[in-house]
Amino acid sequence: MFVRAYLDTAALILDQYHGEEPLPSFLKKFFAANKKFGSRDRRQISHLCYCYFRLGHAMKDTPVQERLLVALFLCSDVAQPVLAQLAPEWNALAASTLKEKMALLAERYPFQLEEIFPFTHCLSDAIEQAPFVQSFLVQPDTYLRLRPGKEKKVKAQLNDAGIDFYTVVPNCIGLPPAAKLDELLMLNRDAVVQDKSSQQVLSLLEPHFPDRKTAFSSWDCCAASGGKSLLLHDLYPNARITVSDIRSSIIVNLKKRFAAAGISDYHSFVGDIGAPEFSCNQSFQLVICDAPCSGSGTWGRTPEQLYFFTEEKINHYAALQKRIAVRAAKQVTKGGVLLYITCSVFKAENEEVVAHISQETGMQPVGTQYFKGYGQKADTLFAAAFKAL
Ligand SMILES: C[S@@+](CC[C@H](N)C(=O)[O-])C[C@H]1O[C@@H](n2cnc3c(N)ncnc32)[C@H](O)[C@@H]1O
Repeated sequence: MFVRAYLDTAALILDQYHGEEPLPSFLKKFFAANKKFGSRDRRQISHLCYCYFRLGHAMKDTPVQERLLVALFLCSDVAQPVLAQLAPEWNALAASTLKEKMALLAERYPFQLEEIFPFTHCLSDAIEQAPFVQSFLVQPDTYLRLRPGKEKKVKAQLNDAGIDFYTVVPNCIGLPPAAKLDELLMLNRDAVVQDKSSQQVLSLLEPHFPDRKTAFSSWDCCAASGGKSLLLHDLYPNARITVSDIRSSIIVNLKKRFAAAGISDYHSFVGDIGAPEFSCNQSFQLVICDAPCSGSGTWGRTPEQLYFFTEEKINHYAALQKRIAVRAAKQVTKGGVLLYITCSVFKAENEEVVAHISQETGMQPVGTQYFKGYGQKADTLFAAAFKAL
């Protein structure tokens, strides 16, 4: 297929896609309905679409095909077939620094990198603006958490399959994003796909639960498919786990995942923690509240969300988070811990929710931390631990 056709097809997709569903599922449906594209074509066209969204809110008025080429140039560090044919002078500079590339573009496209992310005034003071904004131009890596006792086995399987990886810490490895892992590994049983920042987030529990063998009760009240509780189980095998979520479908996924992981002794229920009528007659030594959020710390993986995001959504999430977190805090036993988590970089979803929790419950934060993944091909998460006195 000619590269011009790649550009035309990407432009067609971008014309039809308005962000209502995740980009991967839209692309899947598009290619299922348009069978003429081979796997190489699909890869190239999808890559172009992703690059387009990585440019965020910059150059939004530029014609789509021109914007696609600029985006591809800025997001590439090696030569690209599309650039080779359509912009050879840029292709020759694919490995140049971002500064050099921007200098080259300046005459024809006088935009600033800050325009990629127009919400910097909402960022937490802890986030360094320039590196954070520039991180959108780089696709994050995939990370695996190797489950206890499975480290050697998984690394050997990857080596045997010729898949390159690097070790972050002994039980965390990073891989290029395209690696096909589900066909190779026993996912969830031996290794869990989990971002490296997400793998660190329960470290705030260490001062409160110093003995890994301690038995304590925990409730993951926004569990989704259970990533945090799976991690909790591996760190604290004697934790008595309860999980819940507002969506019954995701609890079905959680059950399958826990079964694959060999976890059978847990309780689960479906519940809307934000509803006034929510009631729970149990209390827990640990409540994990991994709240619904903008996801702005993970938009490097889903740049279409950056592109379609509007600022008023921050207030919507902050209000929801305050309601859920205050309700969740009520279920913590005296001396127990509430761990509030988001994958957001916005002050209103993090520091301001922490202040609200303190004000409404009297609980004080005993540890807060950003787990910064920007500039390291990973996500950024926020966590705050509160102790119930
Ligand atoms: C950030 S995700 C949780 C991710 C999960 N802890 C993990 O590690 O994979 C937030 C979850 O909160 C759930 N949620 C949203 N509103 C809720 C509510 N009112 N009550 C309970 N769960 C809610 C969503 O369905 C979503 O699965």
